[in-house]
Amino acid sequence: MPVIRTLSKVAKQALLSTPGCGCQPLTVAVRNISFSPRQVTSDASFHSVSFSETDHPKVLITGGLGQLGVGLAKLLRKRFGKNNVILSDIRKPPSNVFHSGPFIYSDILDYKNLREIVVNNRITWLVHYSALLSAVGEANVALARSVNITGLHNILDIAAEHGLRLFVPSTIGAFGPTSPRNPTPDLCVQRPRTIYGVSKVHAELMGEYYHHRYGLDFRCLRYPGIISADSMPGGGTTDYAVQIFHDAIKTGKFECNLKPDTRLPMMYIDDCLRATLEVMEAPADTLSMRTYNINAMSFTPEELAQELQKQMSELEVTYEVDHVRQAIADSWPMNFDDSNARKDWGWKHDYDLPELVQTMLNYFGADTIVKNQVSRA
Ligand SMILES: NC(=O)c1ccc[n+]([C@@H]2O[C@H](COP(=O)([O-])OP(=O)(O)OC[C@H]3O[C@@H](n4cnc5c(N)ncnc54)[C@H](O)[C@@H]3O)[C@@H](O)[C@H]2O)c1
Ligand SMILES: C[C@@H](O)[C@H](N)C(=O)O
Repeated sequence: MPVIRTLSKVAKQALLSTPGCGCQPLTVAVRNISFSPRQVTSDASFHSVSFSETDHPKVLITGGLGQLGVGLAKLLRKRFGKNNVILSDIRKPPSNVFHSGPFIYSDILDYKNLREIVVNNRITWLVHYSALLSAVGEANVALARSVNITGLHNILDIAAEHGLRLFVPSTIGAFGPTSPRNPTPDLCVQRPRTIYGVSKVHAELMGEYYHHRYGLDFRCLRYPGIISADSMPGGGTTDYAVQIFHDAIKTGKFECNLKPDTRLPMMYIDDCLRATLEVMEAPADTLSMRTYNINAMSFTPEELAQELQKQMSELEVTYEVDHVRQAIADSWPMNFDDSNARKDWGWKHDYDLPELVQTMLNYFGADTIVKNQVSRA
């Protein structure tokens, strides 16, 4: 681990060269050969040297063209101004996204390019969304390891060096078959069996370590499966809960790749994005932890189908189980205990299952649904 080796060497040098014995916490420019120790307060509420609470943050979102990034950029731009939120990815943005605000190419595996973006744009908040999700990760472990672990190291170093407030999402996938599953608390055994889960536990622990060791303002939420209407999921185990809406509306049929009684925690995207903004804005002294579970609802494919069938009585759902996804789902939490988030920074979800289904159907347009049902009849 060259990064860790460099860190410990630089930290040792810094401790030795600090007058008065190293009783003050230090932050160091972790990648630089020359280093610049900074004094930070011992409550670890450290954030950017260039960001004052009265300014708007200057935000960079990595992996921003996935299911969540575009929606988050929209929310943050509403709050902080269009030009204060830069979306980035390695893919070409669709023209509506390209014209909706700043977009930049950024491969998180390219450390120098990342640093250049942060410096040139005076970034103060970094939202790190790039990742390979659970099912895609199992299909390409080497790439998942590289993006989810090596990429994270770049992000952590850049954030520590430039005093950024850093958000990294974790997931229900950070738990495994030996974790308590119903409900799963914040602190318990975490032995996931996917490269995705392993990389997310690694991210949680590294972020918390950098927070305690270097004062990095690291914030992390474990998201449940996220359901959205205007963006498609990127290859996860919970994707069925989005796909069912598209297939129901287009064809009136849905083939589910999980068993009917597979219970997983889920959340509507608006709740997820709002939680992200809320935890990023929470005063540091309200955060008793740096990694929180958040939750909204928990349901099975059968329960979701029944809720949809209340409005689309002709919807036919069949089951063709994908064994890789089923094994993953069977090792994940069934219910998520998010009481610490509710207590510490006032987390509260708005959408339960009925509101979720109604909102998704409204998005696709009640007219289309009725027309499709009639034309199939
Ligand atoms: N969507 C969910 O249900 C969910 C649930 C829990 C946690 N999360 C987490 O939230 C984050 C965002 O999730 P999402 O659903 O939008 O993911 P997604 O798979 O839809 O998007 C990920 C994005 O990362 C980009 N990417 C891949 N390699 C990259 C690289 N080398 N450099 C830069 N970008 C790269 C991809 O192009 C893609 O646009 C992820 O970290 C994910 O683990 C998502
Ligand atoms: C749960 C989450 O991390 C993602 N939707 C996945 O299924 O992989």
